[in-house]
Amino acid sequence: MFIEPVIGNNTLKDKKGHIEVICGSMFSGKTEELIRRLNRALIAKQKVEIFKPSLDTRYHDRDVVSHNETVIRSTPVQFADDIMLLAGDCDVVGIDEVQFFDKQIVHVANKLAIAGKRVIMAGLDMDFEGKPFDPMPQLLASAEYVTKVHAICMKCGDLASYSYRLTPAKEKVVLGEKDNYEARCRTCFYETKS
Ligand SMILES: Nc1ncnc2c1ncn2[C@@H]1O[C@H](COP(=O)(O)OP(=O)(O)O)[C@@H](O)[C@H]1O
Ligand SMILES: Cc1cn([C@H]2C[C@H](O)[C@@H](COP(=O)(O)O)O2)c(=O)[nH]c1=O
Ligand SMILES: [Zn+2]
Repeated sequence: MFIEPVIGNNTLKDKKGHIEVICGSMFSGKTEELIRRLNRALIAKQKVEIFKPSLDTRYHDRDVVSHNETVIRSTPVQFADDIMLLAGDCDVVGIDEVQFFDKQIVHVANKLAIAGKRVIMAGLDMDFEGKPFDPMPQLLASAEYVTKVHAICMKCGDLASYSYRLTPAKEKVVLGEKDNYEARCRTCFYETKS
């Protein structure tokens, strides 16, 4: 379990920012964990702004929604730089589906952290081919705190770190959920792939 390094008003006076990244496969609980951390910041009466890429209209065009239907209100934005403009004087910035942002997101996350904000991002570390999902490697390298969460393999019940695409589509970005993807462990992912 991740223990928040900064919570409560005392530490806010310091205005020392940092970056947290929550990564893993689809269905691993990234969004649930993001929502959990953001809700705790809200309970601590911190100012929280939440963003997601506007292309992610899968469950809701505005809110961040987990596969388990936990929900938190967010602002959909097209470009990473939009976050910089909209974050204002908040204490905490939450970003879901961060793998869909342009590479400027790395600069934006760092600038927000340097400005004293706690930046919490959730995203896929690998695509459907098991390749790193840019810009996640760069964000992981910049983060002070990295949490990798795991789903359950739909083939064998082991821990899963891969997102297996069930359709023949070859484009990198194909939105979907259980209709298009299932979580798999390394063995089951490569067994069917080759
Ligand atoms: N194969 C799976 N392994 C684990 N959880 C799953 C799986 N399939 C569906 N779920 C559901 O997905 C929820 C996690 O959803 P979510 O936080 O949206 O994941 P992510 O953002 O990583 O895709 C779990 O609490 C569980 O209810
Ligand atoms: C592996 C992979 C996934 N996607 C899409 C599918 C979903 O819409 C999101 C991931 O959502 P989750 O909250 O992590 O379940 O990404 C994609 O476009 N390309 C891929 O390779
Ligand atoms: Zn497996």
